[in-house]
Amino acid sequence: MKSDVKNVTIIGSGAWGSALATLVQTNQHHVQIWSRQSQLSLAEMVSNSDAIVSAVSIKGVRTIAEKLQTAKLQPNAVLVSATKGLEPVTRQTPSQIWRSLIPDHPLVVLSGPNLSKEIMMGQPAATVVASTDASAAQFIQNIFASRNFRVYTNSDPIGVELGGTLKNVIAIAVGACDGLNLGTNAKSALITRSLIEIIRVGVYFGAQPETFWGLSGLGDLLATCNSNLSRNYQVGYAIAQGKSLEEAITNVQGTAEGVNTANVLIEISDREKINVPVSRYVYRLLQGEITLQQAVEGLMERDLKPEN
Ligand SMILES: NC(=O)c1ccc[n+]([C@@H]2O[C@H](COP(=O)([O-])OP(=O)(O)OC[C@H]3O[C@@H](n4cnc5c(N)ncnc54)[C@H](OP(=O)(O)O)[C@@H]3O)[C@@H](O)[C@H]2O)c1
Ligand SMILES: O=P(O)(O)OC[C@H](O)CO
Repeated sequence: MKSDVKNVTIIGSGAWGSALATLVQTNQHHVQIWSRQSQLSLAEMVSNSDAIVSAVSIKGVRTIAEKLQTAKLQPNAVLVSATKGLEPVTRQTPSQIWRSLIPDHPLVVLSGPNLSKEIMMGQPAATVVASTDASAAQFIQNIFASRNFRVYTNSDPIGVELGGTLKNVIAIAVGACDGLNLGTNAKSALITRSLIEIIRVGVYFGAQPETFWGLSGLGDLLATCNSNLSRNYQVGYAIAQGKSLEEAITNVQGTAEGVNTANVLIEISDREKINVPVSRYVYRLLQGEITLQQAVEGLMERDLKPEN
């Protein structure tokens, strides 16, 4: 084995965990995937890992982090969070959960416009690895970067994480907009105005506004709102086709985090008085409080105001 070969454990054998494992393998690192079906315990699997990448959906993050809390890790092992979601009840982001449970290891957030099916097909893509520990971010950059996967570092992990998380709610709105054939002007307005509300929430969490203009913000918003590979977009599109939320979720392959994120986001924005009109209409639609037609009318008929 070459001396620069790293041992990487990916936690989660879903679509994203599998794609990330393929990227690590491309660079000839030693990679293993842990899932809840694995024979080895998580503690056994991570004992020799230089990097531990969590790619589970938000509902699994705390359980996994608690398992790792009691495991013996390599002293310099770097944790990577690749989940895009918000935890109900605590309203924490995945990196906040990791930081609170395992404070002694460097933590990197990996997020960007990364539809896993395209990555699995070897199509070019870019992503961001963000940490307050620059050397940890560079370490993870080198593990993942390859000819088809360009990796940028960033020092605003919460901003990078929230760009990926909050765009899922907007992708539901845009999927519905496309499902209703409302046109390119409507879609463009929806995406652009949504970015403003994502930034408002980001600033509340302590993120830097400019982070949202980058790959993990605008970049991921554009990818997710323009692709029917996105599960969140598919949910919105299906609702516009007359499907119930339950039917829409059942027909999607894998996790559409935006449904849960909308609930948590509205709790936060109610409490903190953050104006998030598009996300609020998505929430009300998913709750069955309004029809899609009422959501469109409601968004268009709000009080007139300056753009900024
Ligand atoms: N797919 C993408 O294109 C993509 C890209 C970037 C980010 N993401 C994000 O990555 C996360 C996973 O997405 P995915 O596409 O891989 O979803 P997925 O295909 O539906 O897989 C779900 C993953 O979450 C894990 N999981 C679910 N419930 C769990 C629980 N209660 N305890 C522990 N683990 C649990 C599963 O673990 P097991 O393997 O043990 O079953 C599986 O690895 C999401 O936050 C998503 O937003 C996805
Ligand atoms: O399939 P989605 O909607 O979860 O989106 C996947 C990724 O987050 C796109 O970057």
